[in-house]
Amino acid sequence: EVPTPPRPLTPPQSITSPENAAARPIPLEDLISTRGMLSAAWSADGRQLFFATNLTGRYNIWRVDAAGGWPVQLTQSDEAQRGLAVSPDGSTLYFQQDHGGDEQYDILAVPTAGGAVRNLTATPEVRESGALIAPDGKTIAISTKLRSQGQTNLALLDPDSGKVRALTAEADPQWDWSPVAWTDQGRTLIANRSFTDSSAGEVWAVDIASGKARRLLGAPKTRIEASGASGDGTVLSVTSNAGTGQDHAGIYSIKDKRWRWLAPTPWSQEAGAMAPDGKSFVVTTNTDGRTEIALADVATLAVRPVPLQPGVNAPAGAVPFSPDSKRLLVLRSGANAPGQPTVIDLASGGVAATFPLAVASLDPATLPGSAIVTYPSFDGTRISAILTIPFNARRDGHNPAIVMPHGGPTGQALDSFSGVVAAFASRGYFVIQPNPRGSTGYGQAFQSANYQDLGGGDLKDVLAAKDFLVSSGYVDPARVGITGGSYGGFMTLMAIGRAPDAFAAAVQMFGIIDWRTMWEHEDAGLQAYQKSLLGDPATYPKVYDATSPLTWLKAAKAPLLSLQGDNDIRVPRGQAQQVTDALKARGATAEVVFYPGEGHGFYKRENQLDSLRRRIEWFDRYLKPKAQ
Ligand SMILES: CSCC[C@H](NC=O)C(=O)N[C@@H](Cc1ccccc1)C(=O)O
Repeated sequence: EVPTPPRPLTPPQSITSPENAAARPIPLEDLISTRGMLSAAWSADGRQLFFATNLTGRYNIWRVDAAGGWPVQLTQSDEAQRGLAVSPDGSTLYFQQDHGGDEQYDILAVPTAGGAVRNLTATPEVRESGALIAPDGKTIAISTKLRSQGQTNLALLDPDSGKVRALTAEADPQWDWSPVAWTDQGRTLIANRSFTDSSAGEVWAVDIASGKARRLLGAPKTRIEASGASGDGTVLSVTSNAGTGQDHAGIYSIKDKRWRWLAPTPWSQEAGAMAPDGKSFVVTTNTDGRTEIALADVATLAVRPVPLQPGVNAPAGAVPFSPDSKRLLVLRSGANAPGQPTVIDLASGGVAATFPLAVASLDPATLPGSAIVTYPSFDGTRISAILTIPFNARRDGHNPAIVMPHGGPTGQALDSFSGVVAAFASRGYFVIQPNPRGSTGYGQAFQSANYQDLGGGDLKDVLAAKDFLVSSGYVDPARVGITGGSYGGFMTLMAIGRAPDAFAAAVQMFGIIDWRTMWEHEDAGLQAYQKSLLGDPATYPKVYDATSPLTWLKAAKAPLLSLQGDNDIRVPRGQAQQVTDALKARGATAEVVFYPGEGHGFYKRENQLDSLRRRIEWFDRYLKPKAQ
């Protein structure tokens, strides 16, 4: 049994479908027209907010009065825009943008008052991201990654000339640098150096004049990550899994080399940004897939919760504090509450403004709710899952269900709003999103428990999710489908190959069929990540065979739909073609749809709608009884 935070098992019979006379299938158009948000930033005077949101069906940048009001569009592009940062004088907004989802980001600039967009980098072979502007506004710290290399480095970008000066020269493709905070009036840059699978990390201080980097914090196989610094550079807000294997938040004083930790919790606790006045920092606690925000006082470490409805509440943007440190921008969401940027007045804890992104028909009263459930897996390990329960279901063992494994594998299903889940659950499907071994949020031992065993123990944890659903008395074991994206697509493929009788239909989105062809064609950064999960292909050929769905697919029976972006650099399009060809050659039912101008995930509204419609039609066809 792999140790995880203590929590009770959920009796499957305790699951209950509520009655609701107003329940109805939520129109897919309403779900897809409900906007998302990729990034946010405060204006320099704290009077306005900038959001990267898809009001038009494209993720562009909008400016809105921070007290509320009608937004004004600042940029117009077919490409998704994110990573917003405002210059200290308030005149310029910097952001990042790629080309059709290829993740080769450039840094661009637009006047905050409106005007022409300038591409500062325009480098197809280099990814520039994570702009962090120096206090004088004359330099921008960025992360840079060559297309041909796995590692990410630190660099300085001159916003006027577009010239880039390298700050680090990382030699190991499994390590990535990212800027965290400017200190000492811009003389020092605090930066993180993180291992690709987030199992280890160090904090460094880089002297800008000399380029010399000094390691402040680090220990073997330990994750230590800074998230903010006081302006004078004396204290850092830090997250570490040192000692406990579980992330916990604290303060590190650089001068006296002294740690101070917040009260321990069995759950993952993460330090966030420090307020501009240096007096407090954000702390997010992730309790079994639900997140709460609190403010921690730097002097006393007293923690004050930010009062929000339970669900997934997260600080929004790299700097969620208003410049006067008096307000906090958060993104609040829950299974039946679509994501909503909300400004919190920190003195009163009250809501100062909200910015509804959802179509009004998405009424929490008629959106299916969720429960966090915990069940035992094959070896007794406790596995948690987000279960979304349709209204008005009868406990007669006839209902359809969908198992939805998440991506990563170092990721976690959270109890936030998902248009895809709401679409299925409002159409009568029980939807379960398990957090199998390998997921984040349950401690390092659990996160590492699928090393060189991808699609082994973690797949058994996913199969146990189906057993849990069936034991509730609601679900027909012959009417269960499986669908997921990326590593969730990999799990989908592994499931239909290794457990051919478990699922009656499958939809995999940009999933992995063969770790060897992945190695040959994926981006070098993802190659480094793959190595952290499986080791090197030349050294571990048997591991590569055993963990590739291609090895198991001969047994697959479930009809399979594959959906794939043309420009995906993580899971290249060849994977979807390979699985479809392999199944078709055996006479099995397999279809594939490719989306041009999309990468690892679908960002254009028409593709989001098309892919959701196809997923629903596929499962309705194979899992729901034919009309008589
Ligand atoms: C190097 S960043 C981490 C990779 C990221 N995982 C997030 O938790 C990711 O993109 N994973 C893919 C699947 C994948 C795994 C290994 C190699 C290539 C792709 C995903 O699930 O999104």
